[in-house]
Amino acid sequence: MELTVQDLACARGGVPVLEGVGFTLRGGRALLLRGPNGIGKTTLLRTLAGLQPPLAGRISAPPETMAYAAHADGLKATLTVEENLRFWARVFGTRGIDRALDEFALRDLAQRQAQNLSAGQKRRLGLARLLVTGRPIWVLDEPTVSLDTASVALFGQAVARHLRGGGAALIATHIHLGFEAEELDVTPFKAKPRALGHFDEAFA
Ligand SMILES: Nc1ncnc2c1ncn2[C@@H]1O[C@H](COP(=O)(O)OP(=O)(O)OP(=O)(O)O)[C@@H](O)[C@H]1O
Repeated sequence: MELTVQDLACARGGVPVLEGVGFTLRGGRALLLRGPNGIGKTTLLRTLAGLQPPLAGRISAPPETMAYAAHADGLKATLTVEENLRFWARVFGTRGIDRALDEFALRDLAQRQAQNLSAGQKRRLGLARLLVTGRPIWVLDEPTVSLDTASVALFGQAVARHLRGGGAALIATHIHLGFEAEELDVTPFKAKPRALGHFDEAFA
């Protein structure tokens, strides 16, 4: 398993935000995306996950190899925690939700409807979904939002286990997650402003 990104350019709302992005992510490794608010980390992750087309460049791994977790948890509000996980297991064609329940401390909440979870519990359930996807590359956008210190630690341990199993993780985050990871600051890849349109000498 390897994700190689070459000379990638991506846009948001039709405006180029990043260009010339390149990196390699191998199985067993994590790469943390860094950079200031608005630089384009979400846009890059969305592009890699196949939610929007790149403007240019090459992504070696198809979206089907990636499990994407964004700011929205995508929970089914009226299904219980257990039903949500079983639903996703069916969607991704995998079996078993025990690891997901255990690794994200969701056993005691298994019969509670998602709509009745706290913000941090909802986030834990959204992240637990990663385990039932069975996909090797986790693409995560600010995964620790709403998580308390203990839950951040649970999440860090889940990622570390995923890496030890040969998986990979690409994570946009501003915090330290407690496992060894490389970092990529995307600031140098900020797209240059487009040249102004043809200068009309009539206004000179
Ligand atoms: N729907 C949209 N239409 C137009 N521009 C957008 C849209 N969504 C985001 N943008 C802009 O695209 C740029 C990149 O946004 P993006 O969300 O990728 O940044 P980010 O690095 O993830 O930021 P943050 O750290 O705040 O999450 C920003 O300037 C943002 O204002």
